[in-house]
Amino acid sequence: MTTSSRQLTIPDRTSLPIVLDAKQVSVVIESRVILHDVSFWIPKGEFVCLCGPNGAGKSTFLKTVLGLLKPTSGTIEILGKPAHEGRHAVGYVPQRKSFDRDFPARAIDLIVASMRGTWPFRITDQERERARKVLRRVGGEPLLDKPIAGLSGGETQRVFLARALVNDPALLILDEPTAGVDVKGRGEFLDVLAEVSASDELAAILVTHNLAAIARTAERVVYLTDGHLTAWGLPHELLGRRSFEALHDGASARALGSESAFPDED
Ligand SMILES: Nc1ncnc2c1ncn2[C@@H]1O[C@H](COP(=O)(O)OP(=O)(O)OP(=O)(O)O)[C@@H](O)[C@H]1O
Repeated sequence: MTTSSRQLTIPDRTSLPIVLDAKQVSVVIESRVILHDVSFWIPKGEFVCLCGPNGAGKSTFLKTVLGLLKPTSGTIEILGKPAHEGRHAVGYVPQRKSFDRDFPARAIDLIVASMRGTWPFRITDQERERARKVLRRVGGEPLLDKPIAGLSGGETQRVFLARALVNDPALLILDEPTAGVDVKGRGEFLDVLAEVSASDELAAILVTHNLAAIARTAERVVYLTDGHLTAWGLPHELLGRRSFEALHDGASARALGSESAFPDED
């Protein structure tokens, strides 16, 4: 472990392979600087919560990791390759609101489409088994043949998580996956994310404002303010040890319902 200039604990670069390496990433859109010189890295197996007020640049950063947006300066590498070449190593869970819930597909169709890279008109027994296995991993096996249109928010996000995991990514990206999901579904989805976080293989970036999500999943927190990285350290260093410990072993319903973990947010 090493410490940053603000005495927060950042990960060692030498003991584990680096899955995501962002070096001085700046993004300028229409002459406006959206990200300023953002640098941090994620070693294998580490679960990072990316936090910050609305408009801080979190989604913009995710877009650069997904190769959808090119940094104006700086670089993003995934397993040592430029982001657009490392895309196959990334699984992505979008915000629930970004998905058309009337889309006429079953859970299995979405998962097999992700496996193949094309829409499946016929599904083999082998593909069905692989889809079932990944849904089981996220506690969603009974959803296999259900139409997406009829699923609850929490169920939909399980299917999307299964879809993101099916190709065994090295890096999982989740953009506010529990926003718009009811308190029960949110709690259940956090149980699954806490298991993902416990994996030593999978690195992850979870964008969230939710205190319970941070307390239960984060091994490290990166905080952006107005496009600048303003803090990067262990969860208790950013949240305060007492509130972190109070939440860690059993997030209260109030915390699950809370949208913001930090005092400067809504
Ligand atoms: N394509 C774009 N054109 C112009 N401005 C943009 C574009 N994309 C993002 N921005 C601006 O960049 C800033 C950062 O946006 P971004 O969506 O990355 O923030 P965020 O931290 O994800 O916010 P939120 O928590 O509200 O989702 C905002 O002020 C936004 O209006």
